[in-house]
Amino acid sequence: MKTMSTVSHSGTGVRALFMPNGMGLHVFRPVRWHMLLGVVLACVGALANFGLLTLSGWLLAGAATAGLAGTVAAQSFNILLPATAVRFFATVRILARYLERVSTHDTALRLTGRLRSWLYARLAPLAPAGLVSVRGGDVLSRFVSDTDRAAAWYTDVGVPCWRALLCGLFFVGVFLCLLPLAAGVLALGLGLASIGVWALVARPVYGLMQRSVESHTALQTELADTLQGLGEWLVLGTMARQLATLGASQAALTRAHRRIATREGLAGSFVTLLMFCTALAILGVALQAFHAGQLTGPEVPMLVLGNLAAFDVLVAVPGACVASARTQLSAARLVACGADEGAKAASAPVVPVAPYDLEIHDLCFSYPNTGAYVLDHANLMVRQGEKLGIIGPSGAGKSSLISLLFNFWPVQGGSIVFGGVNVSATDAETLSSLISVASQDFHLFTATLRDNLLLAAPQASEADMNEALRIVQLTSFVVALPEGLDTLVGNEGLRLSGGQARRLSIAQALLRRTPWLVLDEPTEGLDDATEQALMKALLAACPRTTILCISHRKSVLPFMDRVVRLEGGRLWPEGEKT
Ligand SMILES: Nc1ncnc2c1ncn2[C@@H]1O[C@H](COP(=O)(O)OP(=O)(O)OP(=O)(O)O)[C@@H](O)[C@H]1O
Repeated sequence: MKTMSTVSHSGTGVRALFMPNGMGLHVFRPVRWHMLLGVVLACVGALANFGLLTLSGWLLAGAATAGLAGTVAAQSFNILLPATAVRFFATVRILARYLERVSTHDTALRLTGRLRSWLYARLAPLAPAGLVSVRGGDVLSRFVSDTDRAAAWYTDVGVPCWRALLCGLFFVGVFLCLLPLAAGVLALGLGLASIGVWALVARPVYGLMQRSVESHTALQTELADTLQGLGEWLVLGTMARQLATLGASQAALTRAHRRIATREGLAGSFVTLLMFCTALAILGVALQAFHAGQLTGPEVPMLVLGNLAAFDVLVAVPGACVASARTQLSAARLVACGADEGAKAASAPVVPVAPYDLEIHDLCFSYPNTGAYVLDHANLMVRQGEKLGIIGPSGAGKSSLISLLFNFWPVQGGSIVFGGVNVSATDAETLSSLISVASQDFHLFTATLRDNLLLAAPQASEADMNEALRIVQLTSFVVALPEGLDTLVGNEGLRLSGGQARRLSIAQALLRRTPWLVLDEPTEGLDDATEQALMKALLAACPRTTILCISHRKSVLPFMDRVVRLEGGRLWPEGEKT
């Protein structure tokens, strides 16, 4: 059985700065040209900045030198061309930076969308067996935060690192043309800064980030649990303890963030320090070259300012290293949600055919890691159109039997054949188009009565909905509501009584008009008169539908053609001894 596994330590490396570990390239391939455009724009912005600073330095120094040399020299100094070039670079820098922001954020949003679809495709086949041991908050955290962080790899890691590498090489090349020694100093400065950033941030931050992501997930999970069970925490008087747990997760998260920020700040300061040291060294070698006649006066400030522009592309790298660690961890958490898409795609579901008879043969089943068999060589035959009651003590396995009908869990022995097809050869989607279930743990969405009904059967007309409500004895209740079907049911149906909510879930199942209808405790919480009226109306409305009715209430059973009892892992005709 596939499950959502925990994350293994994937480590970090230089490669991680240029592509996220473990994520299938197919996630990124469709947006590769958008990604490339962002990198190109980022490089254009950095080059324009370099051009602007170097040319400004040259222009100012050139104009000053010409001014000092006298009127003739000042008049012969051509200021128009370099001034136009300065304006050109300034405009290009503004435009490139603006377009880079728009383009990279657009690409990041596209990536987030693709990652969420990709994750959903991996998570959906896991439900419910593979997700049973996973807390809802953890799934939410992977779905929202981890996809966001993994997509931010492009804007926060990929673009700055590629820009630093490509532009860094280009700047050294330009310096090489002007003064090889200055190029050596610049290359040394950039190299030392990169190594320093690597040592100060890239390596140590991974462990800190791991703690931060764990604390963040713990906080999100605790928060989801707190909100879901708010009523219970209050009633049980354990709210203070729960709040203390939340506080501890928040404190751990803050601690981890503070340490990461300290490292990042330290690396940023180191880059700035090296930038000034390299600037001084370049000034020294440039002045020497000037005295030796290898450089003109205006070229000296040009090199110094060029050094500042060159280091500008490194300033974002400490942040990129932090983001890289964050991204790698999130990518690993996403990859850990591992359903085998290939295996699913390879075997297309077989579709059951009419008559939709059910044959359960020697079925053996136990939940993973429990050891105890819920079903032990159980047998059952149900013909299409039959009305079958299933009774049995609490915990006997009645609801489990319904889950197995949908192939939600792997069985240890025997078979379930529906419509001539072993359910393991088909999938839950195909089966649910033939079988509607009104289960005990149904979920009503925070929407109107109408929305909840249409969710089950989008094609249902107003008349269909009214008919379904009539069968489940909810007409008078809905008619009395000022907003009728457009009344909000509240969070998880809280504005409905337990019996009303259960009947609404039966109405949903009825609207789907499937050949099979499975009702798990359909009349629980109803008074006798309503129960009888509902069962009568239901049978009258569904003469040809197969109905499987699980119930503890004896009053429901006379409506069934026959009744079986689930006990000791087997199904017995009612009346026989186990
Ligand atoms: N996800 C699960 N993991 C492990 N054990 C489970 C799981 N779900 C149910 N069980 C166990 O399987 C057994 C059968 O549970 P099931 O819900 O099918 O019983 P039931 O007959 O429907 O009970 P009830 O009438 O109270 O609804 C129980 O002992 C239950 O504790």
